[in-house]
Amino acid sequence: MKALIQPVRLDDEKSELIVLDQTLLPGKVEYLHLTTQESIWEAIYKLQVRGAPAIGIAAGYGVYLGAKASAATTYEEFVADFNQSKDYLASSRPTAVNLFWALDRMAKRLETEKDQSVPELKAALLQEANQILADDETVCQRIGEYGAELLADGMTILTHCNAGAIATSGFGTALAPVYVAQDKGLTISVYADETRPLLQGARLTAWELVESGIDTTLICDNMASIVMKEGKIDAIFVGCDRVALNGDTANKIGTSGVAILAKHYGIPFYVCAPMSTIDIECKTGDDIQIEERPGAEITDMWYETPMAPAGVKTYNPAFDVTDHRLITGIITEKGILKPNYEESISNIFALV
Ligand SMILES: CSC[C@H]1O[C@H](OP(=O)(O)O)[C@H](O)[C@@H]1O
Repeated sequence: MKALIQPVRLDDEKSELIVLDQTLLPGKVEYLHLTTQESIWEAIYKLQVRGAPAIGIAAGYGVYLGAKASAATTYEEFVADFNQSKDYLASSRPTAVNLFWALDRMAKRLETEKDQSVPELKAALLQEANQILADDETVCQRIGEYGAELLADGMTILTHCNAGAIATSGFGTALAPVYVAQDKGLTISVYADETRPLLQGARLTAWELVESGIDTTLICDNMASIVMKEGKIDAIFVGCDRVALNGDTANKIGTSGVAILAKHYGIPFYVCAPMSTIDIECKTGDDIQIEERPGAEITDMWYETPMAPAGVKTYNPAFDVTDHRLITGIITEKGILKPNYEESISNIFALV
């Protein structure tokens, strides 16, 4: 399966993190060349780079670039500089666990290199950041292969937000099964929820799928019920930002509503989850912090004239939590997990 596009990569020679600016899609395919911690932080916060795995990859390279600039001459001084960059990048967005997973993975690598010189420490961090990217490519392909086992020629799926190539290393999670099925010669159609307020479904998923030649129908989020009721949807595939040990899953706002509708209409609902997005420290979804974003994303974007009266209050949670009892299966790189999720998730982590 070929990568549609690589949303995050490093130019180590120029000490630049090169990021596909997803806020400009689908109209413009442009890249940011980020050299400072501030610009990397901002790119994550503004969703110029977004999607749990892509955020993790960006964080790995971001903290490497921060450490690369260190003038430290001792391990202790270097670690202090590393931790300053790590803590700063960790403050960009709270929900996607991949951000913290990647930063912690980089810190753990540093701990194993205590006897190395500072140049060797920098080389080790670069290697680890590259490995985070490479691992995600393998993981997404495996999720695609397992997920494709659930698809048959002529099936139609619905998805919410964007958990595609540009949200990951280039292969996607929720869209990976569609890409694998396409490579196998199957015809799969997709209904994409536009996903207000930031329209990742309209701007990103529809763009990816149309670019890939997949039959795609864009709908408003409030149309998900009628397409399910009319029998148009055979299965639902979504991504995730943090999966708790019991299988409760945080994903883009609106996902839990789709899952409730799916249950009502008897449609299978799958979460595509790299193990890097499963947080076994979170016992249930109640332990997951939900990012709240500015109300202007609801009122001021996408419309020439104000779509709401000045002074109106807003509430803009960027994610919600889908109860594990609504999830038919969790598709991971180790296979398709079925309930009891606390048991099946514990098993795959014990296998690692
Ligand atoms: C494989 S991407 C996972 C997840 O991330 C997205 O959130 P955001 O666009 O805010 O970064 C969305 O919830 C995707 O499903």
